[in-house]
This record gives sequence, structure tokens and C-alpha cells, in this order.
Amino acid sequence: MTVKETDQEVILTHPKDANTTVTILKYGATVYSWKMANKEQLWVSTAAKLDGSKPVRGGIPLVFPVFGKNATDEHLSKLPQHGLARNSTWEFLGQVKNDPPTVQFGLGPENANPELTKLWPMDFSLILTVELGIDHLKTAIEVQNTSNSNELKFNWLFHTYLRTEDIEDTMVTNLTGMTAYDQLLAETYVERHPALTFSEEFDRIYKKVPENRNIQVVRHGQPIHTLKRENLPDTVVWNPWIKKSAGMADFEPKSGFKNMVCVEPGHVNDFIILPPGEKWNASQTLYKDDLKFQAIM
Ligand SMILES: O=P(O)(O)OC[C@H]1O[C@H](O)[C@H](O)[C@@H](O)[C@@H]1O
Repeated sequence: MTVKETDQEVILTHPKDANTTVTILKYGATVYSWKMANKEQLWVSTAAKLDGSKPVRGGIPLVFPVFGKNATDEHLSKLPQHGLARNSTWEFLGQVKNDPPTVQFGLGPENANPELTKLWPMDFSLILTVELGIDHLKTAIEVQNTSNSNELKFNWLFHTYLRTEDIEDTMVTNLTGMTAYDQLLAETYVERHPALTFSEEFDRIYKKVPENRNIQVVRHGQPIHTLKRENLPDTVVWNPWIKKSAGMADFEPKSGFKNMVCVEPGHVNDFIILPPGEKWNASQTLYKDDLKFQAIM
């Protein structure tokens, strides 16, 4: 069996390697484990709530329809930080392909968190597709505006927590030359560093990153993760470091910031405005590649 469903989760196993698996919690349709040849690729807090009481701290939480906390939009401003997709239980729609094993999850106003759809009463339909390759994990999203008359205004983001052995000797590359909004300094500038390194809290939105830039997480000269994006122009890079992780009750162990970096492809710099009836698609693929240094143009 390549796909196993329980009450809480769905587990995919690759037919060519029983140690290559992905586990998706129905709550948030959150990928919270991805193993390649038995090696975990994602970071998840040991205090993460997997019981639906709180979004999962780790894995790949889904951010929709708003990134961060909105202050101005009549409806979006009522939603909590990062919206409602990560705090709703999605419907498992089943397996759509055998090899590579591929499954889908759905969310709409009928099954989304009712406390939150009250605050954001929009017509929408989301389909998340998760594909487990022998050497990759692809997550793809389709958003449909199911209203006959109103536009749908939203952000999308895959809040991907990537695992690393030691953040202090980890670099994130191929964002050189991009415009960055530093959320800690509230300043915008052009990123001049040939690679991002980490020695304190880090929280930046890189805007309009061309699709041919494949962001890499590099350790000891070896790329440990490579990220391909479709229709996701912005990328958030985040590490909470010591003080911020100390303040998060569900972030454990407290030294866990050393073993993770969030590289989060999304459309967050502005909103997508989807006309009635229309669909919008995007995806992220995590895979392994050789070191490809895409220097400043
Ligand atoms: O604690 P959460 O709501 O999951 O947010 C975690 C983080 O998400 C993103 O990376 C934002 O850029 C950060 O500012 C935020 O702290």
C-alpha cells in the first residue's frame, strides 16, 4: 500500500523505497514529516500540537488567505496571523496517482474552521496536491473563486521548515540582488550578500524572485535542500533565534532554532485578486541538486 489513511493523517510510502515517506496531518493539511531514505528533511518542534488545538509548529503549514496580520482590509484584518487554512481540518480527497504516489486534500467554507469563516465570509475552494517522488516532494495548490459575483483577494504561502544540522554553518543562496523587506528593521533594501548566513533573528521577505532562481540551503559546501517554485514570486526566510523561540510555547527544544531554517515560497508582497469563477495555481518542489550558484546579475 502506498497510501494509508487514519482518522488524523495520511501517510504515503514510495513504492521503490519503503523508507521514503511523507505524513500529512488532516488538520491544516500540514506535511509534518518527509523522509528520504529514512532521513527526515523537515523540522518539527517536539512540542508541536498535532491534535488540532493550534497550527503545527514545523513541517509545511499552509498560509491562506493572509500572510502575517493584516491591518487594513475589512475582512482579512479580522483573521488571525497567517489566516485560516492552517487551523482548519481539510478533507482527504484520495489518491490521484500511484507512482509517484500523489494525494489531494480539499478545503472550502463548508469544512473550514467555522469561527474563522464567520470573520472572512468568502466563497473559495482549495485543492492541495502532495506528490512524493523518490527524490522530491511537490506540494501544489489550486485556489478557485467559487463566487458568482465577488472577487477573491488572498495571499498564499508554503511555510516550509527545513531541517539543518547547524544553522551557524548553513547558508541560503541565490537570493542575491533581490529586493528584501526586513520585517525586523521595517526597511527595504537590495540584498548584496552573496549568501545569507545566520547569527541572530532573521525575518525577511524577498520580493519578485524570478522563477529560474532555485534557492538552495547549503551546508559545508553541499546543498542540502533545493527549492523550485511555480507562480510564487516572493520568498520569506525566517529563523527565530534564541529570544523569539524562547517566547513560543510550542517551540521545543529551545535550542531547536539551530536545526531549522524556514524558506517560504509565497505570493505575499501583494494580494492575488481572482475574478469570480477563476482558478489560480502554484507549487513548490523540494529536491536535491548540485551546487548552482546564481550570482548577482
Ligand atoms: O508564529 P507563526 O504565526 O507561525 O509565525 C511564524 C513566522 O512566520 C513567518 O516566517 C513570518 O515572517 C514571521 O514574522 C513569523 O514569526
